[in-house]
Amino acid sequence: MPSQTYSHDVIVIGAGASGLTAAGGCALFGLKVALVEHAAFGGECLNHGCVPSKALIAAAKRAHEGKRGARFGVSMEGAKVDWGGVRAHVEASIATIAPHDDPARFEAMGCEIFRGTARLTGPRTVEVAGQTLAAPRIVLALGSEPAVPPIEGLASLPYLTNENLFQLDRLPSRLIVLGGGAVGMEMAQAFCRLGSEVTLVERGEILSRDDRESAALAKAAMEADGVRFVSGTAVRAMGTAGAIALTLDDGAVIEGSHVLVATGRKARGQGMGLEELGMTFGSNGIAVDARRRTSLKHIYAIGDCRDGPRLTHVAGYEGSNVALDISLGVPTKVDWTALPWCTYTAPEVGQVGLTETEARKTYGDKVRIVREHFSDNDRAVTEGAMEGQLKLIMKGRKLVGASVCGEGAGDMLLPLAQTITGKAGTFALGSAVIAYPTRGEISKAGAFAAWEPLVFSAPVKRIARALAALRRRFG
Ligand SMILES: Cc1cc2nc3c(=O)[nH]c(=O)nc-3n(C[C@H](O)[C@H](O)[C@H](O)COP(=O)(O)OP(=O)(O)OC[C@H]3O[C@@H](n4cnc5c(N)ncnc54)[C@H](O)[C@@H]3O)c2cc1C
Ligand SMILES: NC(=O)c1ccc[n+]([C@@H]2O[C@H](COP(=O)([O-])OP(=O)(O)OC[C@H]3O[C@@H](n4cnc5c(N)ncnc54)[C@H](O)[C@@H]3O)[C@@H](O)[C@H]2O)c1
Repeated sequence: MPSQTYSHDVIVIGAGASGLTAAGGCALFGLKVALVEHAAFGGECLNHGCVPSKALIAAAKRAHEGKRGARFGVSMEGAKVDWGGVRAHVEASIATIAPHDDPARFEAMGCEIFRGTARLTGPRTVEVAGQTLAAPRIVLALGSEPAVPPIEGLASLPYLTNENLFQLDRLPSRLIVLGGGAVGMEMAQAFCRLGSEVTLVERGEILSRDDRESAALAKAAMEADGVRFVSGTAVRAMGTAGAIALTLDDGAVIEGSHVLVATGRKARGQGMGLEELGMTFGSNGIAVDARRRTSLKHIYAIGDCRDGPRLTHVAGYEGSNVALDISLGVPTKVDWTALPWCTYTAPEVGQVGLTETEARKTYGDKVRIVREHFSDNDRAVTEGAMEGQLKLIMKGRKLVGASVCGEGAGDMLLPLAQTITGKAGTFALGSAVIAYPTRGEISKAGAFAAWEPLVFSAPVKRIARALAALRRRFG
């Protein structure tokens, strides 16, 4: 296509975490960017995902404290949950963060915004609201939607997903949560703490991508809160609004007033002209290479719509990678060596790099595990939050992964990620001077434990004894 027929340098479709980062980055580098969105700016994370769910979890934490009775000499007697107030907090959190993702901010950066549903009409042309845009590079940042399993009768029931959960007009009295991934676990505990009777149904393992010891600790804490866990696959749903019965594959029947379907995500990208262009799809999303290029190399796919990890920080990382790739021609590949994620249950379940199981598959007997317990950390003791552990997964003294379960686990991941990538070493982490009392000391102690046998080894002791002997003799 001759250059004068291009309306833009790049067209970005989707204004969620991935698309906003890609579009903003390209615009800041001076490219002429078209940004297309047919719903609310901010996408899933801001409107139906991370932000409302974390706001709900914060309200649930307060409710839980209230219910626990007197602790540390302080009683919160008479604490009450007002669902209207909880929703107001959720909405205020979204509204406070929304300016960050506001169309005006991206216009100010230099993006031209188009409202409507985009469709590819050719390898370099996009149609939106009756207009045809053309660019030599296109970025698909389309996101994903709830994957609803084929459960007989479910479609005729008013079931919940993350897309309508945060608009409920009252707290569900008996909530069935289908799926024990991050969404199911976080929401099951939050609603239980807010006062719903909650049953979580999982067909396989809860938090299946996480360390088994961490997942077991989180499950035990949730059971202590009152969440009931049931193993099985839902096969049939019956009832009406407010009275729902799910039948599992073993015949068990679970009853509730509401059902939340949290059984994973389905990547978007169907029916917008990609198949007609011959684009290749993976098992759940557009197939991409390490630079996030699709089978049509001038079209990139980033964030939830491509096959791969689905997290906001991953969406942002891929958005900035393709902005560099497109704007400066720097081939920027993704690197998952120190990919972190955290599930915000109480206790939180954080992971970075390899789990023990993955490390053993790669490194076999060379894997060494160091555990540090939160109960040995003074800050955790003074705050009465002693459940949890840090598990460092090492090959020799090189950190290859870390699993943390405990209060503030997510905030502990940064130095561990830097240590895995080699930007710091376990010795640097283990010998750092850090503020007391903080949970950072747990990571420091774990990293130092890797060096302890060497630091206090026989040769080093011999040096110390020789020095002591000299000192006794000569002063
Ligand atoms: C309940 C919940 C909680 C979560 N919590 C966390 C968390 O704590 N931490 C974390 O890291 N991740 C979390 N996630 C995951 C995170 O929300 C997603 O990984 C992230 O938002 C994906 O961003 P994205 O840009 O790929 O997609 P999206 O944010 O979905 O953006 C895609 C955009 O594209 C638009 N679009 C699609 N097709 C078209 C079209 N044809 N034309 C025009 N526009 C189009 C959509 O309207 C949408 O706005 C959570 C997810 C859920 C469901
Ligand atoms: N804190 C976070 O970072 C966070 C929070 C929420 C969501 N997310 C992201 O959002 C995405 C979606 O999360 P999710 O929890 O919906 O998906 P998921 O894939 O993590 O978990 C879905 C679970 O549902 C189970 N399941 C599927 N069908 C079932 C059936 N018929 N009966 C019983 N169980 C069934 C699966 O075995 C699986 O364990 C994930 O990619 C996750 O990374 C992240």
